[in-house]
Amino acid sequence: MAVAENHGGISTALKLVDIEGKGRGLVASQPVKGGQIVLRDSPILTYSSFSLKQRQGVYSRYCGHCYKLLVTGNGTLACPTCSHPDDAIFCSSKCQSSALGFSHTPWVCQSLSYLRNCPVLVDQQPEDRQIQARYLVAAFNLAMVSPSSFQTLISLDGGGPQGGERDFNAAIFLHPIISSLPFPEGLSAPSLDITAALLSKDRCNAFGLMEPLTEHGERSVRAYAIYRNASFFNHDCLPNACRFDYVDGGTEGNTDMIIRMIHDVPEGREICLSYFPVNFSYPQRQKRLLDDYGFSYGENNEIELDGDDDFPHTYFFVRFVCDKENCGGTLAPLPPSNYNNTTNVMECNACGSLKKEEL
Ligand SMILES: C[S@@+](CC[C@H](N)C(=O)[O-])C[C@H]1O[C@@H](n2cnc3c(N)ncnc32)[C@H](O)[C@@H]1O
Repeated sequence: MAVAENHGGISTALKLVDIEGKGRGLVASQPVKGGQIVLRDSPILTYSSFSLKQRQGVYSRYCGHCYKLLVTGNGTLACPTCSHPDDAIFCSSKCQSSALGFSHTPWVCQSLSYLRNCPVLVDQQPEDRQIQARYLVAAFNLAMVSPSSFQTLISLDGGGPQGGERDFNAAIFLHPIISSLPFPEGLSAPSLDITAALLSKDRCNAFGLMEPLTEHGERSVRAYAIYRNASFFNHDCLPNACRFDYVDGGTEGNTDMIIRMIHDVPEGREICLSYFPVNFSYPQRQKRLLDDYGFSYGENNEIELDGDDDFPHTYFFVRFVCDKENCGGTLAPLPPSNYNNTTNVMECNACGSLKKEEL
């Protein structure tokens, strides 16, 4: 089945198929070139990575809607109801009005205030749990403002039983708090199972919208986003595509996920991303894949990695991993001007630097 027909318009270069041992996945429906953009996807849901506890003097530096860096004194606007400095300051009147009608509705505003006044959550729980509560508010708000997008969220893969158990335990804590939010009349509070399932969807499918890389190679997450189509990419430790995002760039669609090919791929080949930076060590990857996504790498994949010094991994590292100090981002060619030509300028998806490659 063509993804473009069934999942709201993505490149015809992709096809959604069932892949043994992996569930659904995306394969190339035609030969694709290194640098080619095979997907541009807008988020169905975004939420801030800030914990709910107000830290003295620490405010979000980002627009509460598009997550762009706020420029001080540049006409920022607040939510008329809560003006909360963590997630209710907007970079423009456009973001303010979009937020008030979608991501920061009066219900979200009220619910976040309620959660902030919930000491068992903000004083006794770690940041991660508070961010999960924030996500659940965003998810239940989605059910109200866009039932079809909420159905999409529910239909995403939630990974294996290992993470599921963790999510269920988190739901046992969060569910009573979430159930006491002021749900509008006629809308019942979610069940414990739905709450746990939503947490699984988040764990397996959320992408971090990243801060620029610091000089020490650190890159923190400023917000999380879940995408309708990008959620279908499976993981490979030697990916053939990678994500680019330009959160602080452009005006329209700055939270869109752009998936670009790292190298040429023939028709029918699965297109995979690495779910974490490609310079993670092999044991680190195995642990993350099992803990967070519920599968072991190698069982269903063509290439098995026995260590970090095997040939395919070394080749990938030399050719496609950014060698700028402390970076370790993935390099992909700039998009070709027409898809018959591959450019030999590689762009790093973490530090943004450009490097000319000998073809
Ligand atoms: C973001 S979803 C990817 C799409 C998913 N396969 C589906 O059916 O919707 C992540 C989940 O896909 C599965 N998955 C991804 N990569 C895999 C791989 N290399 N081997 C086995 N399962 C994989 C795991 O269940 C993982 O939790």
